[in-house]
Amino acid sequence: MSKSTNVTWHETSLTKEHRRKQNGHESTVLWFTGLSGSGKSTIANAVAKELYNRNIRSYVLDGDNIRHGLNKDLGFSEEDRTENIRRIGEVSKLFVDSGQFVLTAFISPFRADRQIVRDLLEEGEFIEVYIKCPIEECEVRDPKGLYDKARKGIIKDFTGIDSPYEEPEQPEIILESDQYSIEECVEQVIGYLTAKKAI
Ligand SMILES: Nc1ncnc2c1ncn2[C@@H]1O[C@H](COP(=O)(O)OS(=O)(=O)O)[C@@H](OP(=O)(O)O)[C@H]1O
Ligand SMILES: Nc1ncnc2c1ncn2[C@@H]1O[C@H](COP(=O)(O)OP(=O)(O)O)[C@@H](O)[C@H]1O
Repeated sequence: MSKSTNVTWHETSLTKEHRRKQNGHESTVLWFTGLSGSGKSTIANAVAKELYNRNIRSYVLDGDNIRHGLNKDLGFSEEDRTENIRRIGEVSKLFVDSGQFVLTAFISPFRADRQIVRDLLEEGEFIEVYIKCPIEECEVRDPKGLYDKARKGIIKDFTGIDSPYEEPEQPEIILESDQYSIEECVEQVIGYLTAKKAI
């Protein structure tokens, strides 16, 4: 039984629609997923900057601000990754409710975990952005030196080496970060949001 069985949901008089109207734009999750080094953080932050320049409210959640705080009790076992994504999904839903775009940059390697987040949200509110980049290219980039450590066995359960990554089957957006520049990837995301009349 859930520990919150006796907790009552508090209805608020101000709704998501009020907040969206005040902001003058929609609110959705842009869920970036991909291997370490594929470019999730770089592209998510570049998209957020472009949104800011257009006076659109957004916030980036990534490992640095979540795994050092809210999720600092979690490691990289399958169970912990699932809990990591579950909590980030719940936080993302709050951001959508607040009328803002939220850009999440987590490996989120398991399809089922990403589906749980999609199911938490309403139709159209979960935009899965797959940063598709061959592991060979991620290994060359190795911005944090982690692939090198994983190959040497210093880090265990590293995604793509000795822990799986399940590719999205029908992501809303695919960004091939080994084929297109950061700017071109940003344009692709902004183009999608514009076409959907979200901005
Ligand atoms: N074992 C292992 N596997 C994968 N990644 C590892 C691991 N250990 C540490 N790191 C660093 O943690 C970042 C991934 O954290 P995430 O919260 O995105 O992972 S997950 O979604 O829960 O799988 C990841 O950051 P990114 O490079 O930004 O993806 C790594 O820097
Ligand atoms: N087209 C591109 N898109 C994103 N990152 C790129 C691209 N080309 C090169 N890079 C580089 O690849 C690295 C990606 O690192 P990062 O954004 O931290 O990835 P992740 O968050 O997926 O681990 C950065 O050093 C970035 O400058």
